[in-house]
Amino acid sequence: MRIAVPNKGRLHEPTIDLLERAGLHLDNGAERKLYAGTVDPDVTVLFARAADIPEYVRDGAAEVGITGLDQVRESGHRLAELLDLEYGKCRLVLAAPEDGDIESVEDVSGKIVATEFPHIAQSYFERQGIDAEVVEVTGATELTPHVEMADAIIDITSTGTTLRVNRLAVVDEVLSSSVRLFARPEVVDDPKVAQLVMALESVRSAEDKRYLMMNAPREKLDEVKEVIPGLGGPTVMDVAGGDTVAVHAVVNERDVFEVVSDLKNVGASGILVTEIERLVK
Ligand SMILES: Nc1ncnc2c1ncn2[C@@H]1O[C@H](COP(=O)(O)OP(=O)(O)OP(=O)(O)O)[C@@H](O)[C@H]1O
Ligand SMILES: O=P(O)(O)OC[C@H]1O[C@H](OP(=O)(O)OP(=O)(O)O)[C@H](O)[C@@H]1O
Ligand SMILES: [Mg+2]
Repeated sequence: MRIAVPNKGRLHEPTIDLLERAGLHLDNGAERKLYAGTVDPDVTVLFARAADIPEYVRDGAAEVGITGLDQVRESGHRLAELLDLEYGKCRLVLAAPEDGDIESVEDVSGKIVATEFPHIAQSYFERQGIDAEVVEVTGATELTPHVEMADAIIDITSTGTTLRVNRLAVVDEVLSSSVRLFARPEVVDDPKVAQLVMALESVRSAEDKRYLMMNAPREKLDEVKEVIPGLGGPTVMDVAGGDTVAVHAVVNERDVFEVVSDLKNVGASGILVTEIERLVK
């Protein structure tokens, strides 16, 4: 199985990091090269531009790909979405000069809109019944309304800084995007693909969980169990030759702050909180 992943840009590192945490260690790290082997002899990683990844998958150069939903939509290819990996979160928006006369999508009729996403833009205007002229650019889209190349743009925003700096205001949201794992429809039932989905999912599932370990007096066990809002009951182990038990549990990271002091109050001691690398449900 070949996995196409971004070779540079803001999605490169988090994607490599995710594969590593899933246990698919790349050989020779992830230097700028075309492909890398992994600990699994049947899994190879291909490096490609984020925008080209849907094409690689459609053409069969890779079975699965990891890139932004915006790129998959722009490609127009019908690919199966397997997982929302929830990073690279951004919005594709219609934006226009703050002090101009474009305040709604209707105001764009008869106007020029510059974008790196011409297909998404075309179908957005068709859906809205708006007759706008879409002009494709390959970067610095935010500049175009200020040099009379365009009246408005459709571009990516996340913090909003770039729009603000260029005195542009959001008129409408076109697409909400994040990084997805997707595949050619023919390979979705492949066992290797299922193995990858499970591995990536297990990393995501573990991220907001923590593993708690503690000792507790045996007679306090019921109170300890009540305090732990675990995923199922905690694991309880005898500590040799005493009235103490060891208790292990998985809890939501958001609950740790409160749970630890509650545990202490009901008599637990030696409480350890650790991160979990992967959690297979
Ligand atoms: N500001 C942002 N916040 C969050 N995600 C973003 C942001 N900008 C882009 N992305 C996501 O990352 C993807 C790749 O963008 P990036 O800027 O890394 O590459 P690029 O500019 O297309 O790369 P290249 O340099 O190869 O042209 C986008 O398609 C989008 O899904
Ligand atoms: O809302 P913001 O947080 O300001 O992010 C939006 C900017 O991020 C992306 O550019 P990027 O930084 O990837 O630079 P690039 O043009 O080199 O791709 C995108 O093209 C916007 O310009
Ligand atoms: Mg970019």
